[in-house]
Amino acid sequence: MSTPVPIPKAELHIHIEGTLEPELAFELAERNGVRLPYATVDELRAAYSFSDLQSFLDLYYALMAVLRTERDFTDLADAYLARATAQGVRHAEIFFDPQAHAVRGVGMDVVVRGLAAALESAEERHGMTTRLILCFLRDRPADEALRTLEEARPYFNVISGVGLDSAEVGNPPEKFREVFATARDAGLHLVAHAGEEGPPAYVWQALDALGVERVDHGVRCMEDEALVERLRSERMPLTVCPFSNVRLRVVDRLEDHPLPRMLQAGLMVTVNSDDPAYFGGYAEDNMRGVRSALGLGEEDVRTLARNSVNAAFIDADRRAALLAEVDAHRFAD
Ligand code: HPA
Ligand SMILES: [Zn+2]
Repeated sequence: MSTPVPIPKAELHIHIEGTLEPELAFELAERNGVRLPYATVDELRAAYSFSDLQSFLDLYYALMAVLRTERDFTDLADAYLARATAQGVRHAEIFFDPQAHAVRGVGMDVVVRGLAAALESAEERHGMTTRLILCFLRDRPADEALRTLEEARPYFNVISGVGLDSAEVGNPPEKFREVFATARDAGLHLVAHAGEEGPPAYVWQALDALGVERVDHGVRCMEDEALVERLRSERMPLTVCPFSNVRLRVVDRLEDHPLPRMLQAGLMVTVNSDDPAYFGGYAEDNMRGVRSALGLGEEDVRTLARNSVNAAFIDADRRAALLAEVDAHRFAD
């Protein structure tokens, strides 16, 4: 039996550090002389059982200890590009967390140059276009985020936007109002995680205090009718990550995911992998997962793929070319 061809799509919610597969983590640990507190790949994989966002973040930040040199970041991004290509990703907007590397003395230059070295040939090697989005850690102070933004300024030619991630509850978007205003003045795109574990009020704030162009996750918007109406009427993209929501216990089971209700409500939802090395699958795995668990039809899947292209930070020609690819896709029987 041959594997069906994945639907062409854009991936808009992917943390590059969350693509660090255990095998690569061990390889980099060896190369850099870093000791991991796990003896084997299987032992490490067995630790991927999370009770909430924080329990995941603890492991996610700890494993980053293996990422030290430009080459490490290039290898990490190359591995993602190859996997994403095999999953039908034709355009990827990739988050990175510079503050999580700065704590180990790994500076902005190493991270951005390393990632950019992989991304600059992605189109030639994979036919994939890419963007980089710098995420601020919301559980760190706002003035640190502002300093991080200034450190990134020399790289604004390769950074398309800023985002907001890490521990959500207790760290409302409002805290980063000034940072986002500065990023907007610099011509950067704005996105933020909101309504993953945090309440609908955080989604309102992401819209009104930060002026985001997309909301990452946003699934808890379904608890607030007026918010759903606002998101629907503005056609605000929501980058939903189904496997992530199950693994971080935002929903109990994939079968309980609100995605069908979100589509039904007319929301502009997209399907993404978030941290695929930790959550059990890449973009097409998530797409197939929701399709079978939630009984989505082929045209729902095509709508999700079209939404991803329409929500991407790309020019009109690239958008038209990708929409044509999505429309030409034929589902296997
Ligand atoms: O899903 C997430 N939420 C918040 N922060 C994150 N950092 C990586 N993944 C996530
Ligand atoms: Zn995320």
